[in-house]
Amino acid sequence: MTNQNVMVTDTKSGINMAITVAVSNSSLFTTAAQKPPAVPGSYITISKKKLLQNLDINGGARINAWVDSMRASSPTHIKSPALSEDLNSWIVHHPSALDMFEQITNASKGKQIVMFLDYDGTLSPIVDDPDRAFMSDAMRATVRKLARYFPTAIVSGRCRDKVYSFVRLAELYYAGSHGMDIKGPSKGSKYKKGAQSLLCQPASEFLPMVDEVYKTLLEVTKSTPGAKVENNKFCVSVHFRCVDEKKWSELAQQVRTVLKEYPKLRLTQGRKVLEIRPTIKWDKGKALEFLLESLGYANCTDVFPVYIGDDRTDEDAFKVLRDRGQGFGILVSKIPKDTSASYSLQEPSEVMAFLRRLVDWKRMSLRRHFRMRRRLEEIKMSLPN
Ligand SMILES: O=P(O)(O)OC[C@H]1O[C@H](O[C@H]2O[C@H](CO)[C@@H](O)[C@H](O)[C@H]2O)[C@H](O)[C@@H](O)[C@@H]1O
Repeated sequence: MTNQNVMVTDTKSGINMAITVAVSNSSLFTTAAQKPPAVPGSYITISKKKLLQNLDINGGARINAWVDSMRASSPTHIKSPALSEDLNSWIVHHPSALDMFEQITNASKGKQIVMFLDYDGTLSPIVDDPDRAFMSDAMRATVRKLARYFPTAIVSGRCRDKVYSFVRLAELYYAGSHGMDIKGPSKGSKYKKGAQSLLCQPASEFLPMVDEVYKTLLEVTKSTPGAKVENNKFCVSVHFRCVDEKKWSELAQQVRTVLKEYPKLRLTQGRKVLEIRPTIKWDKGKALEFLLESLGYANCTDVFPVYIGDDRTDEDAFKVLRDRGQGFGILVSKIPKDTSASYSLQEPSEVMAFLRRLVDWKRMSLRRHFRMRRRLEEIKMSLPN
C-alpha cells in the first residue's frame, strides 16, 4: 500500500480537494492523519464514491479535507533532498522553456503564435497584499513589445478592470474573472478588425448573486484575522495568505456555511486563496478557445497558441492546448506539480526572459525575411528585360 496525492471533487460544494490516500490494488482509504501531500501539488485525479463518503461522514471531516486542500494548494519551497530529487525527475518531463527555446520556435515555424498570459505569479511576483501585486516596468515594456509581434491576451482570476489597472496596456485582449469577462483591445489592434467591440460575459446573470456573496463573506470573515475578501466581479476570492494556519479551518467553515446557501456557486482553489464562482461550464480553457475563435483561428492549423500560467485554474487552458494538439502550455513553478503544461519556468523573471527571447527571435526572423525580399528585388531589377 502506498500514499498518493489525490484530487477529488466534492459533489455538494463543488470544491476540488487534494487529500492523501493510502492506495492498495483494489481500494482507496483516506489516511487517518490526513497529512498534507508529500510533494505538494502532485496529484492524480480520481473519482471514487467511497472516498467521498469517507469525507462526508461529518462536517468536521469535510473541513479537514478543505484544510488539507488549502495546504496542498499553498506549496512553499523545496526543503528536503528527496523533494529536490523529485524536482529533477519532474524537470525531465517539463523542461525549462528557456532551455528548449529553439525547439519551441522551430515547432512554431510558419504558424501564427498567439500569446496567453496569466497575471498573478506569472507577470507579477506573489505578494501578501493582492492590491499591491504590481508588475515591474520592465515586464510591462516586454509585454508591450510582445503584443507588437503577436496577438496577446491576459487571462486572470481577477476582475478585468483591476488586472487592466495593473497591466495598463490598451492593445491587449483581457479575460478577467477566470475568463468570464472578456474584452477586446481598447486601442486599435492590428490583429483583428472590430476587436474593440468584443465583449463576452457568459456569467452575467450571476452578477447580483456574486455581489451578495461577496458582501456576506466580507461580514462573516471579519472575525478571522488576516482574511481578505476580494470582489472579482463574476467571482469572489477569499485570501488566507495572511491567516494563521491554526485559523484555516475556522475560515473554511465560514466560507462553507455561506456557500451552502448558494448551490449555483462552486469553489476552486488557487495559491492561498479560495475562489467562489458560478457553476457554469466556463473557465480559462473556454476563454482561450473563445479568444482564438474571435481572432479568426477557430479551425486553423497554422496557429500556435502559447499559454503561460502558475495556478491550478490555468490547467484548464493547458488541457485545451493538449487536446487540440496545438501550441503548448508553460507552467510557472519552482516545485513539481501535476500539470498538462509541456514546459516550465521557475518565476516571473524567467517568464520575462522567455518573452524577451521570443520578441528578439521574431524581430530577427522578420529582418531576415525583409533582407531576403530586398535582395530578390535587387536581383530581379538587375536582370535584363
Ligand atoms: O489568475 P490569476 O491572475 O493568477 O489570479 C488568481 C488570483 O490571483 C490573486 O491572488 C494571488 O496573488 C496575490 C498577490 O500576489 C496573493 O496575495 C494571493 O495569495 C494569490 O492567490 C488575486 O488576488 C485573486 O483574486 C485571484 O483569484
